[in-house]
Amino acid sequence: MSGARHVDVGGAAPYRIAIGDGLLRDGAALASHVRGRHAFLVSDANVAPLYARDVADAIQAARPDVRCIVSCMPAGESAKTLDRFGELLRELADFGATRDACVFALGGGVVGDIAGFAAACWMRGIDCVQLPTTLLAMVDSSVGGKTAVDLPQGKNLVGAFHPPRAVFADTATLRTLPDRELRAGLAEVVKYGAIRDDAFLDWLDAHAEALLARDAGALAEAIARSCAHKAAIVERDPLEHGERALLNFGHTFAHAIETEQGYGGLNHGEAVAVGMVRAAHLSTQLGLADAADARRLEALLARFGLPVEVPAGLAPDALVSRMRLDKKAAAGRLRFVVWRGAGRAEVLSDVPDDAVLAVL
Ligand SMILES: NC(=O)c1ccc[n+]([C@@H]2O[C@H](COP(=O)([O-])OP(=O)(O)OC[C@H]3O[C@@H](n4cnc5c(N)ncnc54)[C@H](O)[C@@H]3O)[C@@H](O)[C@H]2O)c1
Ligand SMILES: O=C(O)C(=O)C[C@@H](O)[C@H](O)[C@H](O)COP(=O)(O)O
Ligand SMILES: [Zn+2]
Repeated sequence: MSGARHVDVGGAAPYRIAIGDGLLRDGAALASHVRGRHAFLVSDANVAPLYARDVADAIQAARPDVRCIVSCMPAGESAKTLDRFGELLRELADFGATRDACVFALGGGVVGDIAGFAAACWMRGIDCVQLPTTLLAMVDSSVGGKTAVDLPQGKNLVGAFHPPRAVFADTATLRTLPDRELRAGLAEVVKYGAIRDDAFLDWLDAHAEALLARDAGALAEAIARSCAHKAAIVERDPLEHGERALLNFGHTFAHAIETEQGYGGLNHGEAVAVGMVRAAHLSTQLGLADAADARRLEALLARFGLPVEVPAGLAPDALVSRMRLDKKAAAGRLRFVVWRGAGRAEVLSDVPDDAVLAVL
């Protein structure tokens, strides 16, 4: 447990992101965020058998006065539902969790989003500590306080902003992460380069093999740089009144695809890869950026083994209909995150449907 790196997220409710190997073994550090006597550890069917008992025991050993229980939910996007959210609230009630209870979200973005939402709602808001175990959760979902569940009609339609008290990204957990999920996380890493850091895209290209081979140094660097980008944005615009929308690059397309596939097709990172390439082509189509920029992004994502085409069988007009419930839409009009080339993203209103259909 040596050489942990830290990224601080400022703003009205500041917190620290710790990134390092073995952080989940530090029961005292985890337990220091429990103000009361209840620690509610949420995990999923893949992650819990690997890590939950050890984490709960570490918290318990550091704080014998705290009761720590483990709640294990089914794995995957299809479990990020209102029903499962209700189940978590009922478990909190049975546990007798008081307002000073702390929810620990141990898993990927699905666990982070739903456990964070339960923490946001239980007794109108209790503490939440994010313990991300996927690359995607380490670089994105554990940071910034967006929590949510999906509806059949659309992704993340019910949720709240509820920043965590702390984030512990234990990079040792990435050793058990399936390859497909590692690649999915790389899509959101690429996103930071695409929206605000051209040089980061070059770095990712140069370190692609090391990242895919799970080189510890390369992964820690990618996580720290990604978290620094996200922190810089969310501390200035925590509630997405402005620049935070840039973090949605590719997501209008991605969410439409995920919803249309019933949350059982592409995973979120894969859909974001497809979506970012569509957003880049849309920018070219609208005369905002060179086609070469889109080709460069596409090549990098393909190098990471990510899909770049809309899956066969999804009708373009059905996807555009799904986009009507995108949370960036306003006054009945869609808004897209487009770019003027690598590192220069912006939000654009009034994009004609024809232009969107053309890139689908
Ligand atoms: N709140 C935000 O700001 C934000 C940002 C990005 C994504 N998200 C959300 O995050 C979700 C996607 O998160 P994800 O990609 O982490 O998916 P996920 O949570 O479904 O995890 C992916 C898979 O990996 C398994 N897994 C997790 N950690 C593991 C480990 N260390 N070893 C072995 N298996 C492991 C999980 O059980 C699951 O099967 C989506 O719902 C997306 O909407 C939210
Ligand atoms: O933190 C943000 O802001 C993001 O947009 C990060 C996205 O990667 C993430 O997928 C987020 O959950 C999307 O939010 P939504 O508001 O479009 O549902
Ligand atoms: Zn995302």
